[in-house]
Amino acid sequence: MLEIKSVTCTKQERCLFESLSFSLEAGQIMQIEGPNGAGKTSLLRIIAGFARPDEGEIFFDKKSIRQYYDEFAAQLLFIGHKTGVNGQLSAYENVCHWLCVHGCKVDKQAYDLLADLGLVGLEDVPVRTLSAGQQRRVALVRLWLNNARLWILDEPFTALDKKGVALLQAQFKKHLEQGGAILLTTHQDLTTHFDELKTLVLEYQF
Ligand SMILES: Nc1ncnc2c1ncn2[C@@H]1O[C@H](COP(=O)(O)OP(=O)(O)OP(=O)(O)O)[C@@H](O)[C@H]1O
Repeated sequence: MLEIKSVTCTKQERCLFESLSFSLEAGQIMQIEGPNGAGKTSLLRIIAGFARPDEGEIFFDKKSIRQYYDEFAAQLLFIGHKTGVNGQLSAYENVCHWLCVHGCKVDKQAYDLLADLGLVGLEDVPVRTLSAGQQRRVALVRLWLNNARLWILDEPFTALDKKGVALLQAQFKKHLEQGGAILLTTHQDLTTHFDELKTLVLEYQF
């Protein structure tokens, strides 16, 4: 599904990674690990097509994402540190917005989804007034709405409690079983939950 070919990235005259190559197939999950500043977010942003590598190229379904970006973007769900949630709007309004973006009908589904994510009673208050973990849960609703094949997630477990982590892991499994792929950064140990977990460790290059 995804192929990273000889990708190099330099920031502030420091080479973060050089000639990096790997691939990810349908049903696979890959965890990118490494110390703060190693370049994990930079790599995810390059793979998502938000930044250009200094060298190398990314392919999705064997097509260069640079040449076929719209096709790639239609199959990509990216959730970064900045989660894309509008804090002024309520959780319900945010979900309605995403449903509209995905061309879905807005009905009771939005409340059901928020209930599934443990946000009962908090649907109609501005998201900025929720706790960090609750805000993260609102952001992650997109994983329940979207049928993009590739999920790129930058530290999706941040601020989640144990129940939230379990909920998210269950959703990951469902996505993988349905032929999706996941690329993520996390400091969470996922080895016991995903038998086929692929890992990539980025070292801090001085
Ligand atoms: N837009 C930018 N301009 C200049 N330098 C940048 C930019 N983005 C990132 N960097 C630098 O690149 C390096 C890697 O940053 P990056 O955010 O990719 O690391 P990370 O591994 O995700 O770190 P963390 O675990 O702290 O999130 C850092 O030293 C950072 O200062």
